[in-house]
Amino acid sequence: MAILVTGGAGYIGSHTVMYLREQNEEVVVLDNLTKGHEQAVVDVPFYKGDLTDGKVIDQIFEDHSIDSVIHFAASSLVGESVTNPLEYYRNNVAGSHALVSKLVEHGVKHIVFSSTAATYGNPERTPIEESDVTAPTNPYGETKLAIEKMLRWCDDAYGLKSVSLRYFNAAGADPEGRIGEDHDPESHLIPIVLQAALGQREQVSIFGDDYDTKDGTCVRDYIHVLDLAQAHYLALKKMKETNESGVYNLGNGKGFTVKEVIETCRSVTGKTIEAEVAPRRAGDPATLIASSSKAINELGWNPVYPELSQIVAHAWSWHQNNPKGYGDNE
Ligand SMILES: NC(=O)c1ccc[n+]([C@@H]2O[C@H](COP(=O)([O-])OP(=O)(O)OC[C@H]3O[C@@H](n4cnc5c(N)ncnc54)[C@H](O)[C@@H]3O)[C@@H](O)[C@H]2O)c1
Ligand SMILES: O=c1ccn([C@@H]2O[C@H](COP(=O)(O)OP(=O)(O)O[C@H]3O[C@H](CO)[C@@H](O)[C@H](O)[C@H]3O)[C@@H](O)[C@H]2O)c(=O)[nH]1
Repeated sequence: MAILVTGGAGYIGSHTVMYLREQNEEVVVLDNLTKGHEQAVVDVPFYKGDLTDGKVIDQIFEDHSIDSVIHFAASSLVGESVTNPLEYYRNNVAGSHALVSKLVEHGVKHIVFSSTAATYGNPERTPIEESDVTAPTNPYGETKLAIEKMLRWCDDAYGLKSVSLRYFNAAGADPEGRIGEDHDPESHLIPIVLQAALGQREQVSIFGDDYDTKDGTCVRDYIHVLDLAQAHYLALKKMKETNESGVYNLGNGKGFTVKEVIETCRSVTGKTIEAEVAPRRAGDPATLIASSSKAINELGWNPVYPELSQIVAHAWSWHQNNPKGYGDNE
């Protein structure tokens, strides 16, 4: 039986596919390549297509015995979602609706869904637990929460079991350097700071230094992309064993300010990195830090690379060796 991975040519998807292959799982990837890279999909059948393309999805089910799905494909940028909410409702909500309709039609019973810390909004307390209030401060988080809720109703109605994994900030790269993060344009903090270290940018803009945090800049919980991959594998396995749906946070439980991240990048790379304070970015909560006790206790999740310096070092190695990302190989 095979796992269908949507968005498997993207950053987190490609690392998860690689991890699943290392566990000897059979995997098939569906990705429309709006953001992903075909070179990131190694050693598995790849279908170029959209979540809404029922014909491609039917073809995948004809060609392979799919019994479960990991659904990464989405638009996922906080700032962009504030300026273009309709695109987020189209691609995330309508796209997931189309996909899940097809999965129900084909009798799939298990799906793991990429949710996000952005479902919480400005949390009432940290570390955040799964039962805490969800009140997104941006359309991106709203669309992810809507999909989580849709999946819960699909469990009741069709017996489609789902696990929503609310990741905090994914970062790092395959320690062996085979794949890494390549977004164009890049908007995530760590790769941007590393591009500055490579001399590809003159400086880093710090989006706001007047938040209620220890140095005024936003606090995030950075989690290694391969530790996320491990969690998907464990979540799927557990769901198949217990036939129960669930929601889990995935983070390291430690928060770093934007300034601390830049400082860590300076120390890992040994480079001078210029930074300048800029206005706040719309939609950003001040602080997001996970409690991942539930994933650790119930899934047996055991992050292998919890240190920020290690996460940055793996990302740095990828960016140094692939300064143009996958563009080097195109
Ligand atoms: N990066 C993070 O820190 C983070 C944190 C929390 C949650 N997430 C979620 O994890 C998932 C993966 O994030 P990522 O950082 O790897 O993003 P990414 O953009 O690198 O990957 C998403 C992939 O999905 C594909 N895609 C998008 N829309 C599609 C569609 N309609 N049909 C087919 N393919 C489509 C893109 O081409 C891309 O390859 C997303 O759902 C995102 O919301 C990411
Ligand atoms: O040039 C930059 C880029 C980012 N930031 C700040 O750095 C922090 C992290 O930003 P970024 O790396 O863009 O991640 P987030 O906006 O926190 O969102 C990521 O993490 C979320 C979970 O917390 C996911 O849901 C999203 O998909 C993913 O993009 C934020 O405070 C940003 O304002 C800057 O100050 N300057």
